[in-house]
Amino acid sequence: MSTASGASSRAGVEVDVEAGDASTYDNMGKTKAAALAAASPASSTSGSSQGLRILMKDLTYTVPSNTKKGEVAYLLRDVNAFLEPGQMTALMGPSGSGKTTLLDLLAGRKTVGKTTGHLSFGGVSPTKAFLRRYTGYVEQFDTLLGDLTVREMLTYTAELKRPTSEPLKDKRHAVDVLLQRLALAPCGDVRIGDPLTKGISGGQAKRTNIGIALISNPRVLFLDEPTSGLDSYTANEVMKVVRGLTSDGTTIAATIHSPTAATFALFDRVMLLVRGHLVYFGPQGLPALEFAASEWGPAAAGTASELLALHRAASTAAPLAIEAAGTSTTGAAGDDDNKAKQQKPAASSSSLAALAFNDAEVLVEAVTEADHRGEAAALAAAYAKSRLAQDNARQIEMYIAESAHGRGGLGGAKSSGLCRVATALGVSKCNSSGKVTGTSKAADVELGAADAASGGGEQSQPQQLLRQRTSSPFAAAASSGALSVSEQVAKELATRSETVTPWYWALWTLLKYRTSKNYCNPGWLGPRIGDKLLISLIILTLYLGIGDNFAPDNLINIQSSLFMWALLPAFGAASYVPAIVLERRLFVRERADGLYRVFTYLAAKLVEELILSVIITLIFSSYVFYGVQLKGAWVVFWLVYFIDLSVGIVLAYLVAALSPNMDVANAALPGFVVTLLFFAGQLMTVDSIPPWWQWYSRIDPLRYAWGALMLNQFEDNDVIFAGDQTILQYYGLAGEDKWAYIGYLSLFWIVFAVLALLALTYVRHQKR
Ligand SMILES: Nc1ncnc2c1ncn2[C@@H]1O[C@H](COP(=O)(O)OP(=O)(O)OP(=O)(O)O)[C@@H](O)[C@H]1O
Repeated sequence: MSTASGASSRAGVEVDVEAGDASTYDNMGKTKAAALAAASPASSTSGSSQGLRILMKDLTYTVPSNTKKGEVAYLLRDVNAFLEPGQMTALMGPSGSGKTTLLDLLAGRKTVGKTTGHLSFGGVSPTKAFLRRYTGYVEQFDTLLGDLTVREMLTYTAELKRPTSEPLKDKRHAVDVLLQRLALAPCGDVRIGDPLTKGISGGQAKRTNIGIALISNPRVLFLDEPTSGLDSYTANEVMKVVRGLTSDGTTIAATIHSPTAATFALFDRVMLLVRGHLVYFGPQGLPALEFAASEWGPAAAGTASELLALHRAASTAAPLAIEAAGTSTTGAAGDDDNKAKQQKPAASSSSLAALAFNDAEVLVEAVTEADHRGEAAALAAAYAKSRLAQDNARQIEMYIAESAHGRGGLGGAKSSGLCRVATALGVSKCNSSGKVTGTSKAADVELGAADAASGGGEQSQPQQLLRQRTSSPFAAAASSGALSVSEQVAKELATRSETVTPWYWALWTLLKYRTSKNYCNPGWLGPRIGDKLLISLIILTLYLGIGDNFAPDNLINIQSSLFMWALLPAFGAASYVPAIVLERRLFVRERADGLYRVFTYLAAKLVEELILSVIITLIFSSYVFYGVQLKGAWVVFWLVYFIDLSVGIVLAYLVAALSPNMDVANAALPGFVVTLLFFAGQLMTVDSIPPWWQWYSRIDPLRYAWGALMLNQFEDNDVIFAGDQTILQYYGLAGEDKWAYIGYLSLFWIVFAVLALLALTYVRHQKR
């Protein structure tokens, strides 16, 4: 295990504060860079990634206000920032400041609202397909499959998110590496569980979610509160794993509330938001505090100034602290602040105070207090006027110009796109004709950018520090990045396919991991089999042996037994609703991650249900048909039951997809089924239904299911039933064709399945 980055970087901070000039920032940069390098695991899960520069210029996001009718609420205002490949940026601010909103916007996960301004990935406006396939997003809440073990969950995701050409054993190896890195190996084979059946712990679930995002080795990684619910040691360990990805150039942005000092030290930059305003974008740590104290104005910077003074006072014992901290640099990588303190009994209380100083807390506290005083806009204005903001703005302009340059004056569209992407990535150079001529270090690009921006003149201190810190781990990766890597990126940016794997692969994977578990799960099987078993046994025993008795007083019994048989699947459809409603969060997340298409998901669900339905309908229809001694063909009796059940399943999916929650679905489905009873032709004959309701009778699937069963039973035994009418005449079925009825019934399956597909695709219950 490597060095305790938090402790050693604290020492570096103290020296810088004491010295208080530009070189101290450089020292700090070096110290921190060394700590980061030490803290970073060697590489990502497999192979090398290549990050993309994300540019935001005047990025503004509005939604219809839920407090003032008819007005819009500005959730983000004129955000100007950039996320560099190989760097980790913290999105911070008080609760409700817009951190998650910004993360969602960058990751293309906003479903409502209006966005204006510039947002590009690698110089290109990102498509949904690109964001799904090549970025990772760790949500705040857990979206896991409770029946799978941690290892299975990661392998399942690997099979859906990594190329099909990669052998399964390599995917398994990548999963093993991740399990080790995320300290999940001890619980790798533990079932994840759900709120009712305890499985892994909350912290393990959080790490599994992070593993899911990491398994595809994404170019860009977004994390929403990745450390919430974790103890400080685990939080730091997890963030070190995440930090390790920057060595491959991955671009990382994470919202984070209250990181420990050690965790905060792992970040390169901070974006501080208050009420949707950007109030600071620059290096993390002391430079941010110095900025706050000097630029936010006396009132707004009150907290920061006070705490900065406190920090300076605490730093008077800096040399002692450094000495003490130096002894800890050989400690374990996971040492948190407490451990660091325990290892320094000789340090004075003031040096301990300095070591415990948490820049992140101070910053957030300062802006929260300012926000409470109603000074959010004042902070934003102060930042906008600052040298740092102007440096940042120039840098953004320069990056945008670089992208445009890459696009201009090129011979062919392909080389144009390639050059544009390669330039924007900061890994390649283009000649005047727009051809990619070679590779350059990201650091070179950034230094060049800064020089160009300032005309080679002076820069703000935070900007200078950034030059020191510029993606050193990534620079190595970038310098070795061949042209082919950029070609690959250009291809990815142009992708139109929203999934990595083809539909048949995804279908097979869903069946392999999910269906195999469901088929062994009594909680899943019970509701699907139990009601049909019970009612089929009741029909069997209640109508035992009456099916071949065509005496007038028995005909009513036969037709009602057939009606109940046709009705059973419609009521039983309720058991298929939870499969869609309760899984919605997981489905939305997996879709947003580009794991499969809606069609594939629905197809997998249907295959899973239909295989089981074939088996149970064969069994139940056999003993009912022969036990009741019905007439006609058994195969028709079974086929009608099977198709009827299948219609019930897709109807349940449609209702579930349209319902925002279980309560609505539970009310809607039985309500709809009851309306079908009235118009099926059994409670009231079809001829008696008033003309204004005839249309509904024609689109009632029950009418065709029961009609086909009646025709099968009576077409060769159409005996007198009422007056001089035969039973088929009485019910308006004389002369009808049972196969046509089976065909109509099948049409309902097709219509409901298509409507369910459309509803799953376009009806959004999760608005964000
Ligand atoms: N329709 C709306 N009208 C007005 N305000 C809204 C609307 N939708 C969201 N908001 C506000 O936008 C803000 C942004 O929320 P967001 O979840 O991005 O904040 P956050 O910084 O991530 O908070 P937390 O740290 O608590 O997760 C919140 O203050 C929320 O109340």
